[in-house]
Amino acid sequence: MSFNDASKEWVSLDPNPLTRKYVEDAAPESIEGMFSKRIAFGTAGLRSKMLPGPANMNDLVIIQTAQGLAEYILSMSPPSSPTAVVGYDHRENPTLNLSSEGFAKLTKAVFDSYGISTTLLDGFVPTPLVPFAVKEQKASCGIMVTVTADSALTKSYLDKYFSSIESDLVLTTPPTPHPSSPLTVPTFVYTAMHGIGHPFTSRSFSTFSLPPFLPVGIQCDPDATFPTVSFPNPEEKGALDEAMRLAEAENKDIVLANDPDADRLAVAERDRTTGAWTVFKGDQIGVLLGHWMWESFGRNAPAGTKCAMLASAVSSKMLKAVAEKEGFLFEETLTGFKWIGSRNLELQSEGYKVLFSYEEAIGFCCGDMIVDKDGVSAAGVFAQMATHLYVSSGTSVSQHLQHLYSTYGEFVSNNGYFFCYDPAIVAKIIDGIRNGGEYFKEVAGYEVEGIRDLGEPGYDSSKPDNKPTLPTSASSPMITISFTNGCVAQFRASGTEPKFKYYVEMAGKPGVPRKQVEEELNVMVDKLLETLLSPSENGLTR
Ligand SMILES: O=P(O)(O)OC[C@H]1O[C@@H](O)[C@H](O)[C@@H](O)[C@@H]1O
Repeated sequence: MSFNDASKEWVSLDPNPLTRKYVEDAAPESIEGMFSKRIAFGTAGLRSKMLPGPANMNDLVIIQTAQGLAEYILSMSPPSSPTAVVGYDHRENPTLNLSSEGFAKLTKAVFDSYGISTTLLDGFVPTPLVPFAVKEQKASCGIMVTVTADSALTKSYLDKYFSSIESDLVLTTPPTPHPSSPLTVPTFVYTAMHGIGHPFTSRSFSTFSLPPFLPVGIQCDPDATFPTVSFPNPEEKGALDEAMRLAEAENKDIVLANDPDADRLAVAERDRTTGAWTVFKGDQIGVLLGHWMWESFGRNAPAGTKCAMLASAVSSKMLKAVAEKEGFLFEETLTGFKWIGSRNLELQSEGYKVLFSYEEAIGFCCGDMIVDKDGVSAAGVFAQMATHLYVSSGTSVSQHLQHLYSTYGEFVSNNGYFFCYDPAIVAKIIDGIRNGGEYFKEVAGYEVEGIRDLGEPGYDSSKPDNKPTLPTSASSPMITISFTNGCVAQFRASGTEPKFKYYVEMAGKPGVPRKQVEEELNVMVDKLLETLLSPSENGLTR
């Protein structure tokens, strides 16, 4: 369909007078991009700007999506019983009268018209409350439109959610003070990053019987303009600055940060002697929490308990090394909790106790009370772990991490991304790495041990039939190259943003100091990126 026809059809269907007028008044060349493609379900849902057109988030896209989803649910569920839960956060574009709340209400209206009985959680809620309510209600589906909950319904789910955290994740025995422990109880600063996390993570702390944290006041309340951060993602450089400044001024040990819808968690720790900060990477938080869940709930589980942990394929393989040494099942899945959560449910139905799952993009799921990432419970578990480490072992979290490295291996990762706005360039790079199906035997002088290509038709040199076990996809391919020196390099386009991502990890050899592994890896990453991605030729920008 031509742009003209597409935009006319859009205007005839769009119920929102402001987005209709936007399209009618705009110069065609300024809005053509909004009609160039249809928004698709990526790694973690539908994600785009709140603007008109099928490529963006707006009332018409929400109505159409809800219709499609409703038809799918009806095709899957017995006709008499389908139910759904819908939650929303504080984001909005007031100029166009578009908001998370409005999208949530439209979704409910569409579902109701299909006879799907839909619970709309009142008030801003953290994303993890939606999967929790889905499980409680045995609903067919949950939808979160991604912040203070005060209505009686929402309140009852919150009460049950925090009781589940208490029964599943809170250790009842307090830490036993180390005889010569130099460290006292750690203290915390918390930021909600202008999102909805504050009341919930505060309650998580009290559920774990922890003393209250010090909140970053200016970032505590929901504010859809995110005034004090350049990008409201705790992984981005500078996002924790405000919290770290407060911790320094008030002499606190650890910064905890939720992302705005509180399903993810970032952590930084300040050395009590030097004042130097360690900002933990997602993989480091993952292995710390995974190991803690094993020590707290796995190691002494009743005889016969089959324990398991999961991580996305692009996450560190250190948790796998922990699993191999400690004797529990570890499996990897594709990126995103849609994959991790589904595998979690399958493992539960096979009789496994899934103690922990995570993805390097700071998404953590402690226990199996929900099968989705949860920054609220993860913040409580992390703070409880830190308290036990400081008090019982006399070690900081950073020191404990060094101990884990010396026990399970010096895993060093170097992950990053380039902005890449043209899908044709992504396809060209992936084709180049594939080398016409004649995969490289060496890259930039490093000998290749094996290749896994999760594009179509799929290839895995480590399998006798060369068929990968993870699902393949033509539209979101991922290539993994394992090198004989212990390095694993993975390449894929982001499923949420215009980025080409790389994830490179080196499993250090015994006796080789961590610093040396880091230096060798940095050199290798530069060479691999230059050879396989040709950044300047392909116009890739950092
Ligand atoms: O690598 P992608 O596809 O951009 O996704 C990265 C992550 O993006 C985060 O924003 C999502 O919450 C995660 O679930 C997701 O894995």
